Amino acid sequence: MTSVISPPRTIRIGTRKSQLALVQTYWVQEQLQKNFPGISFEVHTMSTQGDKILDVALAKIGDKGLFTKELELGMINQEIDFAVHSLKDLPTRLPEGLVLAAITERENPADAMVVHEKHKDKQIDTLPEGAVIGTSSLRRLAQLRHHFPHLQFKDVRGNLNTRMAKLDAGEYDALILAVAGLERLEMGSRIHQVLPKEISLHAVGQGALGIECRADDTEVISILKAIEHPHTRDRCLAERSFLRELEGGCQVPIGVNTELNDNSLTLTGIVISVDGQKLAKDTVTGVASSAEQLGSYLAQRLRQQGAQEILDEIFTQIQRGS
Ligand SMILES: NCc1[nH]cc(CCC(=O)O)c1CC(=O)O
Repeated sequence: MTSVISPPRTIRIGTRKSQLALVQTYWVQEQLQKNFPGISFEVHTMSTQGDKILDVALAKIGDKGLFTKELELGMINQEIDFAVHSLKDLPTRLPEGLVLAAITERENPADAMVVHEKHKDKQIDTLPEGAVIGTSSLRRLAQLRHHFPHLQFKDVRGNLNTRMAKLDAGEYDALILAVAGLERLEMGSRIHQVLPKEISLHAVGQGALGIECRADDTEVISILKAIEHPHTRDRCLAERSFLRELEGGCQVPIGVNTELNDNSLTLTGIVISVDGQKLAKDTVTGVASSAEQLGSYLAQRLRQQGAQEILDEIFTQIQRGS
């Protein structure tokens, strides 16, 4: 009797080299290894454009796949089998031949304020006039300017340790960062205030991981489904559909919030001008099974409230390099 046993497959995981990307990828590897002890999962690191260009404000270079393109080429060229991304860095339209196979359980998606020691008795609404807030996100900048026009804003780049060092050296009075990134890098103790959704709506997909693979790799797709978190997926699909419909990337002032109770999904979205003066904001509710329709419906409603004009103005400003 002959038995045909196919050799155990080695699955290659692609990731950026940043500390956060590695922590996230090793977590995915560990979860998969627990579920599939017979398969070996190997981590392959790659540097992306976003890791190389460190001295230009993100808003000016745009973000269309800045952190994902090299990994996507790696999948198309069969060098890696899937890639782990911070979902918020993954464009809403994927290249031909690739799919978003799974979305993992989300950390707290909110933004957080980290402060210089001298402000340890302050909150965002009690910081003194002219306090310098570090952020490289137009979304955070615009929403904070709207609520706190007396604060100043300054771009900040570099990895989390670099940013914290600049804050502690007094270059900034406070930084606004994702709760999720701080928690994952074990800097949660530095979170001074979690910003409520009334002040800052978070980025689409913030706090969740998105796993992308080749559309025709049914084996990898079914393996990845084991670590999908359906509750997070429903919320994030609504958020991504909202953003896709507005044709915005991560670096446009678009924020969201989602709540999912039983089968009822509530999605709030904002489109806001960079000066914080003009905004369109609304909330819609529907069934979770129609998450994507809900997202595009909210986008249409915001368009009726002037969202497109706000976005067009921003694209012109960015192109002019102002
Ligand atoms: N754009 C950078 C980025 N991509 C993912 C995270 C944090 C983790 C997450 O939001 O999932 C961050 C840093 C930040 O926004 O503070």
